[in-house]
Amino acid sequence: MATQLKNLSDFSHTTIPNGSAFKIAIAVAEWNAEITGSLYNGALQTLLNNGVLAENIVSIAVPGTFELTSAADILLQKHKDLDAVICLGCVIQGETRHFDFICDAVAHGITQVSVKYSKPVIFGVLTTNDQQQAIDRAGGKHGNKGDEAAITALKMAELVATI
Ligand SMILES: Nc1c(NC[C@H](O)[C@H](O)[C@H](O)CO)[nH]c(=O)[nH]c1=O
Ligand SMILES: CC(=O)[C@@H](O)COP(=O)(O)O
Repeated sequence: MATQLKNLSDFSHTTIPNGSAFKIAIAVAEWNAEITGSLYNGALQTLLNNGVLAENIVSIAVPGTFELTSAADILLQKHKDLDAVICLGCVIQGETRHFDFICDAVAHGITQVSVKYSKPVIFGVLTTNDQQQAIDRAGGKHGNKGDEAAITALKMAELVATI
């Protein structure tokens, strides 16, 4: 379903797991900081609102979305008790194919890290054609992908804990 047909922050219709037992990391890219800052705030507040303790949230910032893969690997290597890692970034199409390489690299990269550690690594990266599409998905008319990423992390953490 396209984002235009759903609100990224609308999860009232589903059961959101209580996160009081979980330890979750958030890695956020500094590129497009006004956007990624909104994604981070959305993810952080959603985790707190659903029971995750502040002391159980590990946050790190990296220069860009491309570095999110290594951030996730480092976090899971150093913190063996993490239940999930949320990766937040915003990649906006420029004049060249750099956009394609970054988006492909981080999508494949964090997937490989998730499999390597058997831990959920959540793709909270906006990959937009322009700034307005990013604004719309970082607390604008289409909600906040940071909220969506946090809910996904909670659901996956519970899945791993209960299967
Ligand atoms: N253009 C964007 C970038 N570019 C930087 C890369 O992510 C990376 O930091 C650099 O290639 C050095 O390894 N990053 C974003 O997050 N968003 C962009 O729009
Ligand atoms: C996604 C990018 O790296 C991009 O914003 C850089 O812009 P350009 O492709 O015009 O160099």
